[in-house]
Order: sequence, then structure tokens, then C-alpha cells
Amino acid sequence: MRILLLGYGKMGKTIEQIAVDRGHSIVGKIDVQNRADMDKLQTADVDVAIEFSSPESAFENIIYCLKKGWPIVCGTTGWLDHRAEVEALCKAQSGSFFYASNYSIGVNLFFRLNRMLARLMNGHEYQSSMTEVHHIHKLDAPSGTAITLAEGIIEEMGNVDGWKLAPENEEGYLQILAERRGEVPGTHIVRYESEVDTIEISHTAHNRQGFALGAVVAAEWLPGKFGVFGMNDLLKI
Ligand SMILES: NC(=O)C1=CN([C@@H]2O[C@H](COP(=O)(O)OP(=O)(O)OC[C@H]3O[C@@H](n4cnc5c(N)ncnc54)[C@H](OP(=O)(O)O)[C@@H]3O)[C@@H](O)[C@H]2O)C=CC1
Ligand SMILES: O=C(O)C1=N[C@H](C(=O)O)C[C@H](O)C1
Repeated sequence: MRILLLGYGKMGKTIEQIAVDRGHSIVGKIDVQNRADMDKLQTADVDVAIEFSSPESAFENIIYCLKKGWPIVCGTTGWLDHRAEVEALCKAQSGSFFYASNYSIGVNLFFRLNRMLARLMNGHEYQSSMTEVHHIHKLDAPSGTAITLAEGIIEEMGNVDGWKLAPENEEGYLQILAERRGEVPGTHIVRYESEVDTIEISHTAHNRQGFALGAVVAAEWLPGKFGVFGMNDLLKI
């Protein structure tokens, strides 16, 4: 496959290694400095675009790809205020759009475990909260993964109405603490506390390989499918 990389930072570079190892070619590596190079590519030059840029630029990049007729796999977090607009344009253009807040298989198993635990905890006297830890370069907080975990808990538990980013806190809301430390690739801890005990589940990424492999597998899967897709469509877990 001919892959266009939109965003050539930590993730773009890891994705490139995995994509090339799997026999794909990279037709462009776009970042801020060479954005104009995208205009030189025709619709037929790209089989799929993989977008890992920044919260401020993702929306514009997605729209660009949809208008150009390129299937797009997006992993950038922090732009979901525009999600409805993206989905509407994807539909209008009969385009192909894939989004996941986290592409690693381990985290997607963890999403399931999180929902199962939330269902089990429903009705018991525990206060839920979450901590996410990432490297100091991360621009958005809380992480996209933490938001997906929170959405799972909110849907499964009757007494949780939404989430708040610490130090904000409110009765009936799940508090998310976002820590930024060194070069941590991504750690998520879901916690239930009572007067007498604490129950915790956690996922710790050791590097970015799992995220990048998932994005490449999604890019192999997407072309030829029309609509808006996510990891539940791709994974049979
Ligand atoms: N869904 C998932 O599984 C994962 C998601 N992520 C998310 O992916 C995103 C990128 O992460 P990461 O690679 O670590 O970040 P980096 O900062 O390392 O890389 C981002 C890259 O995007 C480029 N960029 C910025 N603006 C634009 C633009 N307008 N057009 C094209 N490229 C642009 C930057 O260019 P320049 O250097 O010139 O500024 C940089 O090369 C983040 O939102 C992160 O949260 C990360 C890991 C996993
Ligand atoms: O910025 C990162 O690095 C990561 N971002 C994603 C997120 O916001 O959840 C996924 C992963 O945790 C790494």
C-alpha cells in the first residue's frame, strides 16, 4: 500500500518503521514545514493516509483527506469537539474514516475489562477515579484514552454523570488526574475506593510499538470500506 504520513513526529516515525517492515511504501511524510507538499499529490497517488499530528491540526488534516478522497486513519487526540462535522463530511463525501483514541490491542482489551468492572461495581459504595500518566511533550489532557475509559464507566454506572479534570472535582463525577512525567509512553489507572479498600486496574505501555502497529493494521483494513469506523469494527475481541 502507498501510505501518506500526516504528522512525522514520535508516532509518524514509529509507524513508518512498522509499515515498511510490512511491505508498504511511504509516499509522503508531512509535518508543519512541508505541508504544501500534500497539494502536489493526486487522489490516485495515495491508498491511505495515517494522521498523527497535533490536536490543533488534526481536524484540518482530516477534512483535507476526505475532500481529496483519501481513506484516513486518525490517531490524534484532543480534536473531538469537531467529531460531528467530520462524520457529516465523511458521509457526504462517501469517504472512509477510522478513529481510535488508542490503537494498541492491549488497551482495547483494557477498555473491555474497564466496562466489565464498571458493570460489576454498579450499585456498590465506591468512588471511581482515574490517573493517566504521559510524557511531558503531550499537548492534551486528559488523554484520549482516559476519555474513552471514562465514557465506558459513565455508560455502565448509574451514579457517574460525567468526568472532571483534576483539580476540578464534583459529587457524581469521575475525577481524572493527568500527570506529565519524563518520557512515559502512556499509563492509565482506573480506581474504585471505599472506606475500607481500593480496587485498581491499570494498563502500562512500555513503548509506542503497540499503538503504531494497530494504526498500520487499521490502514491495511480501511481502503474499500465507506463510513466511520473504530477498533470495535476491526478487532474481534
Ligand atoms: N491513538 C493512539 O493510539 C495514539 C495517539 N497519539 C496521539 O497522536 C498525536 C501525535 O503524537 P506524537 O507523534 O507523539 O506527537 P509529536 O509531537 O511527536 O508529532 C506530531 C507531529 O505532527 C506534526 N504536525 C503538527 N502540526 C501539523 C500539521 N498542521 N500538519 C501536519 N503535521 C503537523 C509535527 O510537526 P512539527 O514537529 O514540525 O511541529 C510533528 O511532526 C497526539 O495527539 C497523541 O496524543 C499518540 C500515541 C498513540
Ligand atoms: O500522546 C501520547 O503519547 C498518547 N496519546 C494517546 C492518548 O491521548 O490517549 C494514546 C497513548 O496514551 C499515547
